[in-house]
Amino acid sequence: MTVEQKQVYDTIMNRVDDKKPGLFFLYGYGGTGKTYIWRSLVETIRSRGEIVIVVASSGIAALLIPGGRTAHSRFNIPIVIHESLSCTITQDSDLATLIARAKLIICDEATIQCFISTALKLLIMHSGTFYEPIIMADWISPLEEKMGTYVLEAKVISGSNINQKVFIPRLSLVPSDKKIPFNFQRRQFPLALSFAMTINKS
Ligand SMILES: Nc1ncnc2c1ncn2[C@@H]1O[C@H](COP(=O)(O)OP(=O)(O)OP(=O)(O)O)[C@@H](O)[C@H]1O
Repeated sequence: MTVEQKQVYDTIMNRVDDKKPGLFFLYGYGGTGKTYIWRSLVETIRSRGEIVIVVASSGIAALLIPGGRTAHSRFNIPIVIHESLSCTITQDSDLATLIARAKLIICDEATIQCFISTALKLLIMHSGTFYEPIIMADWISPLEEKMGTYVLEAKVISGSNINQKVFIPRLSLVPSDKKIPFNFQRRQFPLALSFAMTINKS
């Protein structure tokens, strides 16, 4: 490993060994060895007989790490996105147990959807039992600033308002999904998930 890779590896492994919660974002140019770090972490932790969950936002990216799955498949993330979106993981299911026992969750090539779905939903659903580190690699998101309970602080990353800070409050929203036979209201952030992909290969 390079000095930089070793530093990342040690930081994450120390957190795993200390049994403390943690959320790490790793980003870098294509081909700089991010997946190499994931593979090393996976080998180390699995060689101890412990659980690492590896997901990626696409099937191709998931194939690059042993045992990798798409985030949608692993965490039952619905394909059709609507306001009342939630992963269908019940608290006493095998999947919930697997997640709670995992020492580490790696999300490679993570998009904003991967971040929101994997980190927030799981942390909310399993708060109290789910304390192990989650890694998000190659995070692509306009939410670069702070995430509060009632307001998000974000920075615009493209267009005419680039670099401007914005505050997004929680609003009362009524789901428009026609499959729901009644109307109800939820206070939530008025955000739509979006996708972007950049390819920067040497
Ligand atoms: N420390 C290292 N020693 C030897 N080979 C390495 C090392 N780090 C990375 N590599 C090799 O460099 C190549 C690119 O690394 P890797 O796929 O991990 O990059 P990446 O940052 O994940 O790329 P991408 O952003 O495209 O997913 C791979 O063939 C990998 O095996």
